[in-house]
Amino acid sequence: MSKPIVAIVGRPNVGKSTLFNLLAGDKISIVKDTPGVTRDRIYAEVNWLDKDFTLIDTGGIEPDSQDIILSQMREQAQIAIDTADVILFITDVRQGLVDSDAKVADLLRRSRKPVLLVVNKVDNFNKFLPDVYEFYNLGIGEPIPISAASRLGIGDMLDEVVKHFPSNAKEEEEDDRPRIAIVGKPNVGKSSIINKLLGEERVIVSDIAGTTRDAIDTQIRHNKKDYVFIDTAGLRRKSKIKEELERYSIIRTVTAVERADIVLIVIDAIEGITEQDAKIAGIAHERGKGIVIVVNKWDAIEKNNKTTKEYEHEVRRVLSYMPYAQIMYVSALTGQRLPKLFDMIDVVIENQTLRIATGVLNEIMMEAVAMQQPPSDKGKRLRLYYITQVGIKPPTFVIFVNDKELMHFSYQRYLENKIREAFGFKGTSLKFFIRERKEKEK
Ligand SMILES: Nc1nc2c(ncn2[C@@H]2O[C@H](COP(=O)(O)OP(=O)(O)OP(=O)(O)O)[C@@H](O)[C@H]2O)c(=O)[nH]1
Ligand SMILES: Nc1nc2c(ncn2[C@@H]2O[C@H](COP(=O)(O)OP(=O)(O)OP(=O)(O)O)[C@@H](O)[C@H]2O)c(=O)[nH]1
Repeated sequence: MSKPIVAIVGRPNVGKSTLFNLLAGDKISIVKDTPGVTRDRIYAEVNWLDKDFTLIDTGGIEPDSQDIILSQMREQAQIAIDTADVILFITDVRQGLVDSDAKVADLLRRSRKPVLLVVNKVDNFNKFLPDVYEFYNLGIGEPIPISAASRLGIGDMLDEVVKHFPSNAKEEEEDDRPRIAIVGKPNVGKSSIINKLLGEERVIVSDIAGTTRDAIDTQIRHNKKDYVFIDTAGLRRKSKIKEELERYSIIRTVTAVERADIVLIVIDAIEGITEQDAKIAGIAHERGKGIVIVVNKWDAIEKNNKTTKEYEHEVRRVLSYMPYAQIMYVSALTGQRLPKLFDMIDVVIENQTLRIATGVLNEIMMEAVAMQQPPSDKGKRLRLYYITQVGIKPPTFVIFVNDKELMHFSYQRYLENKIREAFGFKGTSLKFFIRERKEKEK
């Protein structure tokens, strides 16, 4: 099930970053060992009670002049409206109500998205409460007083946030159409691919069951089966600031990927793979989605019998953290190999939802252990007792061991490779949890 998205909007200096960092804790999104992947605090996974959500900071306003601030705030608000399930509109009790707050509030109100009016810097509830009431004048509901710096009112605010999450679990389960996000840098050919796949049959559905977002999803029927494509193309913002554009493109990618089962990462064959591609791919990898790397514009490059091999080598090098990803070479212009995308999507979906019986898994693990001794430290050797699959999308396993500390990354990767040798799992990452179990329980 896709996680709800909560976006933070507000004027400079009201405390957005402080709140973001507080909520994100140490769970700021960073793909480890992935050069070039974003270390900016743009999005983070947050958990409150039993609910998980993705928090987005639409932020980054340079406070040079009032005009610019207002236009950038509008921009931020629009991004939030486009992508979020719940919007946190942050104001500042010390600065009080200002004109741009009112204008942005109008924009948010018209969007009919759930908006929570948060009044920050209420470091002393008794002292500042009368000032908080002033914010009723914005006409977007009851102000929620918090202090991000002193961690006051945060729990009540989060209770309010999760109340507004769409209760779509049931509908989503009933909708078994594969959902495919097409992501990639500007101009790599995302729209062209969708248009070519659509061909004659143009069915656009804007109201996909189970989502509250008004993003346009496209349904395509192929071999009597329906697929839903989530498009991030053409939604570019006009901002002239490079960082702004990049932030927006990351937010679009995160929100599209969040809703998808499979992600098609489109790369421009003419340009070759770049760090920006790696950044985008990292988002899909982190979230454990099924992945197909689609090298587009294959028609436009000169080829000899080594070209594919060289290309694959380079893609694998830059995206070394996702060796499981499938690669396809296509042309949206000529349509070359595009129909095969559907077969590939089917295979990856199957692998994402594959369940392996516990008995078979344990046989594989024991065999692997017999072939290569587990690591040891200070005379104590890692012992592996038991493995079982606990989830799908991505396939998730729990391994019970005597001592977690002894499980090295390299040994875990060795086990993963053995599992892949046996079952394939092409196109999907695998997730492992290592748990300790007392020896005598064995
Ligand atoms: N008194 C008080 N100060 C706060 C609180 N939260 C944040 N601040 C201060 O307000 C200032 C701005 O906070 P930031 O979190 O950087 O604000 P921002 O909205 O992210 O600002 P921009 O990056 O300019 O958009 C900092 O000096 C914070 O220490 C609070 O709850 N109480
Ligand atoms: N030669 C060649 N050109 C292509 C192919 N696919 C797309 N193009 C061209 O690449 C350019 C960008 O294509 P789009 O489909 O608009 O790219 P996009 O990724 O949707 O771009 P944004 O909307 O900016 O994100 C257009 O000029 C296309 O004609 C292809 O397979 N071969």
